[in-house]
Amino acid sequence: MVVVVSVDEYRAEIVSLLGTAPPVSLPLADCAGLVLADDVLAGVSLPPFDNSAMDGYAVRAADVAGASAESPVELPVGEDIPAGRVDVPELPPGVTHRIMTGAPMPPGADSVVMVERTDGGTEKVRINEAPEPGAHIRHVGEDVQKGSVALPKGTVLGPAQLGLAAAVGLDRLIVRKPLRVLVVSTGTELVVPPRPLKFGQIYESNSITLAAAIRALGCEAEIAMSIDDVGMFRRAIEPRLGEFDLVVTTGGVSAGAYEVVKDALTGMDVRFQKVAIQPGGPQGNGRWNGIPVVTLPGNPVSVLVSFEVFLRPALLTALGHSNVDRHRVRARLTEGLKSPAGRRQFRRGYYWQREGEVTGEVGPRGGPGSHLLAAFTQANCLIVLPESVADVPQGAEVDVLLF
Ligand SMILES: Nc1nc2c(c(=O)[nH]1)N[C@H]1C(S)=C(S)[C@@H](COP(=O)(O)OP(=O)(O)OC[C@H]3O[C@@H](n4cnc5c(N)ncnc54)[C@H](O)[C@@H]3O)O[C@H]1N2
Ligand code: MOO
Repeated sequence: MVVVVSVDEYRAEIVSLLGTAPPVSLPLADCAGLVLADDVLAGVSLPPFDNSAMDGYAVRAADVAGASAESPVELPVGEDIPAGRVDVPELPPGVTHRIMTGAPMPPGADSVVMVERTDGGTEKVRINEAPEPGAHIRHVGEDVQKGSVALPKGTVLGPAQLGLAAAVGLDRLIVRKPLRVLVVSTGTELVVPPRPLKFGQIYESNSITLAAAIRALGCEAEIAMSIDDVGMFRRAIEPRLGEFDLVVTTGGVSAGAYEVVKDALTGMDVRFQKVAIQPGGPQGNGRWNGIPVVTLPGNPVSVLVSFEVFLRPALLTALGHSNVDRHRVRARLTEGLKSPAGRRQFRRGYYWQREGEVTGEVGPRGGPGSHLLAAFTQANCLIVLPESVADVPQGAEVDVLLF
């Protein structure tokens, strides 16, 4: 008798199979989307020195205390301090230095007057406004203190985080290593575009789908193909196993006479089982010569749903993410749906929220068939119909996983 494993149990199995990737040092440019495996300590303060927030004039506020448009105060301009000047001269009393945004404040100065509040003079300058003491100064360490944790371990590296790493002086980061994944499409009927199709053949699409989904998480994906021949499948993949952290196959796992993946891997450390999910029921996973392997069913929508439900959370966990789930919301069904009792059905849907309403609405895109790839392209979510229901009426509230 075939044992049917629940969606949650099977997901936990795949998460545990992939484990956690080891730490690796990568150049900043290769870290986008990855997760810090260690705290990042600031090697410098930010700002590293007191500097001007405006183009203008560095002054002692007391020297221009009475300045106004009606009675400007005139001061001699001592020095010019552009950004990047490293030998910053002191500001004597009764003098101003012209200063640019980002330039170091001269010792003695306590405020900056914007150039717009002056006549812009270069020898002497007329100042039309009395600055608040401290005006337009950005203070050392205001943003980050030298030696403090600028980015904690577990941070997901987006544009702001990568920018901060560079700003505190780093060119590399210790991140969870992106997995190298081999995607293997199996099927004698498959033809790679744009070669012409004969009757009975179809264009291969699963590898494109999976490689895109895997790369979008920050992992590396390579593609291989095999016809439904056990010997050829083994010869194509086995010698390359050492190059990868994970092999994902599609097709050849159900109940037919030519199930290449099942036939090639049965007897190894790989288990084939039925999961209480629709689509994506026939699944397998384990290790092939020690390398984790996940075998997905061949139907294109089964591939995408299996990726969403099992592989995506497992890959994100391996990469060190703590938030591995899609955002889940409640929505009212715009039409009734049927679902196989005892299995969790994931239907492709389109979710939207009317202005001012708390609960959104969701309508299916396409039927339950796992070959309906075009309908998937119109979806922005998966509708989750639990194992306990067979009929969900129009207007019922359901869980929706937003892409
Ligand atoms: N007697 C039974 N038959 C089937 C069962 C079952 O339980 N008993 N399960 C069905 C379900 S559910 C699924 S899902 C499929 C899974 O079958 P396989 O994993 O063996 O996949 P294939 O038969 O190789 O392919 C299924 C389908 O997908 C097309 N395909 C495969 N690979 C690709 C690709 N790379 N690009 C595009 N399309 C692909 C293939 O041509 C088939 O049409 O089994 C059911 N049958
Ligand atoms: O599970 Mo199959 O994936 O329903 O089409």
